[in-house]
Amino acid sequence: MLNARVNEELMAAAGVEEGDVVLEIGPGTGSLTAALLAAGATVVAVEKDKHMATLVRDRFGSTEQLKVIEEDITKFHVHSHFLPILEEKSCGTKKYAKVVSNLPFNVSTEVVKQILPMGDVFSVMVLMLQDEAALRLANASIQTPEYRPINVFVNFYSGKRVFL
Ligand SMILES: C[S@@+](CC[C@H](N)C(=O)[O-])C[C@H]1O[C@@H](n2cnc3c(N)ncnc32)[C@H](O)[C@@H]1O
Repeated sequence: MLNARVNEELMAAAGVEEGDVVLEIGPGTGSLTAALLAAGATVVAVEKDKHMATLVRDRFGSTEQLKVIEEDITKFHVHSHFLPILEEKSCGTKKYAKVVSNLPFNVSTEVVKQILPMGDVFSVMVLMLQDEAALRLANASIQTPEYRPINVFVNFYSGKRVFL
């Protein structure tokens, strides 16, 4: 479970504010979800595990501010879920959603590949990753032996920042 300070740091990095629409991947017991809801965001939480999804639904009860979707994020059709919500919230001007997540380690590269190109839906993506994964994805440069196609991809699609 994340502590409150880390949740606040994730939300501050994403500039989460009232009225935002946020994709949270793997809410677990819902500690980050609680902080996002308290900040006034509408949260779409995608949770693969049936029991954790039920736990989060039970924890927050029925509220328009939270939609828990029991699905594997790597199979989740982001556009069909987010575009209607964003349209509803946009009031005539284009609105973008944000991704804020303490990401399950095993899907980090896949999620980056899946979501980074969605600049039509998301304006910012803040992911908590293990140090090793964060540095591998964001800090490898063309001068280092660790430089891989995923780094070209990340450099192309983002202005990345690593907070340690
Ligand atoms: C790192 S924890 C998240 C902890 C949570 N943010 C918290 O503060 O307590 C991982 C969560 O991601 C979920 N998860 C793992 N793989 C997933 C996937 N492919 N799609 C969606 N959720 C996934 C797990 O079931 C678990 O609840």
